[in-house]
Amino acid sequence: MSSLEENADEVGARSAETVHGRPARRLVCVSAKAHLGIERTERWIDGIRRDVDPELRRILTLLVPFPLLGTTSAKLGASCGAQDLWPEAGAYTGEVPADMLAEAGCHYCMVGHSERRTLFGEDDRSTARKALAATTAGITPIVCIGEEQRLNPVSAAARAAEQAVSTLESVPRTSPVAFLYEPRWAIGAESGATPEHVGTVLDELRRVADARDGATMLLYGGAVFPGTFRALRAEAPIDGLGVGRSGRDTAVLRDILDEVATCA
Ligand SMILES: O=C[C@H](O)COP(=O)(O)O
Repeated sequence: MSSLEENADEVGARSAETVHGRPARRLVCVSAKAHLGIERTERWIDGIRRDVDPELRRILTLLVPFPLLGTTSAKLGASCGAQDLWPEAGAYTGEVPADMLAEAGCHYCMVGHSERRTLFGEDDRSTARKALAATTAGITPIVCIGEEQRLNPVSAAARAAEQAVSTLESVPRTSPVAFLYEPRWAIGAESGATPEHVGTVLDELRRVADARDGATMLLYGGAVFPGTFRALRAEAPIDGLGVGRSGRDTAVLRDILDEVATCA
């Protein structure tokens, strides 16, 4: 049995659930944001195929802009996702509804990213609505939560739990959900939240998640580099990572994936 399968079993045993027909397991999502055009995305995916073995790619999902979903899904041979959605189909010029993403082969969709909240006026309410739309379409929402300004760990945990509860009030209790705890102050920073801080927040989120029947994955994002997962895993009930800058260097991404897949 590979270490990846052992990890899958371990996480699966805890949640006793499956996501997209496979045991709930470790997950690393890399958001390309709006950094890469079509050609650069293709080169990036070629680099991932070259540098990251297929077994490790099983825990990877790339979150790409809408026009790149088809290319990513066809070329990567792994799950892919979107960075946002619109909750319903209809007269919503410029938006892309959840059902259409599902048709396009999307497995995951990020909702409520800090940049959506800051730049586009989204909040916990619109995020919960989008999470519900994703689950209704059979897409696992990656729900971004976390404090805006630096807080002490206990206050940060209370804020994250409040956001998680507001999402879970909308989402059916059996649907798989991933929470990406990504404090705004850590995004793009030189260093992220400490293991003790993340441990306090994720322990609280795990308590919220334990009241559900569906698989609930807990991820951390914000200044993620090689070494981050191992350090966090020692202190927090963490299942994976949300990665920004580091994911665009395929050798660094391979090291992160290897660490997440093999760390007990
Ligand atoms: O979605 C990804 C994040 O916003 C974190 O980016 P970062 O790892 O470059 O800080």
